[in-house]
Amino acid sequence: MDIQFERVSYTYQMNTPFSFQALKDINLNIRSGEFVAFVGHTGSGKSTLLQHINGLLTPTEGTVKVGDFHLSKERKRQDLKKLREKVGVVFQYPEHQLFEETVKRDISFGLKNFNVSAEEMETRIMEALEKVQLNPAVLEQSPFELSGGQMRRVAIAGVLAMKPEVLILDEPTAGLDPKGQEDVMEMFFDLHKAQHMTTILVTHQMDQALKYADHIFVLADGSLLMEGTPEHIFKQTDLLEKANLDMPEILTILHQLNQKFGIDIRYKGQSPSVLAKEIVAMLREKK
Ligand SMILES: Nc1ncnc2c1ncn2[C@@H]1O[C@H](COP(=O)(O)OP(=O)(O)OP(=O)(O)O)[C@@H](O)[C@H]1O
Repeated sequence: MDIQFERVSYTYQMNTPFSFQALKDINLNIRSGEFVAFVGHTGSGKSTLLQHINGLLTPTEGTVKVGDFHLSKERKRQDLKKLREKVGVVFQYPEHQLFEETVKRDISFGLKNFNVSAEEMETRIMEALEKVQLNPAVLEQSPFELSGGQMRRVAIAGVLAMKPEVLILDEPTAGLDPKGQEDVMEMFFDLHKAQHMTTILVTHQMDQALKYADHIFVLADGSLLMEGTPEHIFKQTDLLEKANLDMPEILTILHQLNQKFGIDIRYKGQSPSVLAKEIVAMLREKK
């Protein structure tokens, strides 16, 4: 399913003294099967934008097209169940949404809203468990007996069990240690490769965007500041500055990359575009 935003704006609490325009005239395209990343400083509108893709929010201006679904203020009242079945969202700290007595019941919770036979349900649960690399022995355990990392995998399994065509990941590695972050990102990347699932990652970590995404969108104050391949984004350092990613931050990223991926690029006064090329080449090699 291709995704298009056509002149999309969104204002919270429209027509009240508290109204706030969180998205401003956004135009973008995400092609079916792509891995894209949204980066931007806090409050730039990333979460607001994501919530338009599964119809949690409807644009106050413009149209969001997700496959055959067209969402606009003129078409507010439509059945979004089919859309939500196709667009899975892993929210921030998804483990906070676990509440059932057993892992199995938690994974199957979302499926119960969709007409899935008991047999199909079992198959989907086992497949989802395998995708998140959890042992079937956990199925009858309470999710609250598991580690934080395992709980997150259970929550993710619940989303994958729906077999979404589009997977939205809102800061999926928040709060995990560096090893846990890498494991989770590699898991999503493998799933993306194996199933050609459109994957939309929201992250504060530019290194993740650079490593995994085919295409990066940079948001600033509700507007799309720039977009392009990782190579392209890294060359636009003047624009990156506006997105609060300036040279010191690029150097911080470099440091993180050195530490996390053993990428050894030293800053020796090379220009940002040379630096960018070196970083991207190294990341590609590792991928
Ligand atoms: N319910 C709401 N009512 C009014 N304003 C809101 C509401 N939700 C978000 N906002 C505002 O909209 C802007 C964009 O918020 P959003 O959560 O989309 O940003 P974000 O880029 O996802 O931030 P973060 O990285 O911190 O999650 C922010 O200024 C925020 O304060």
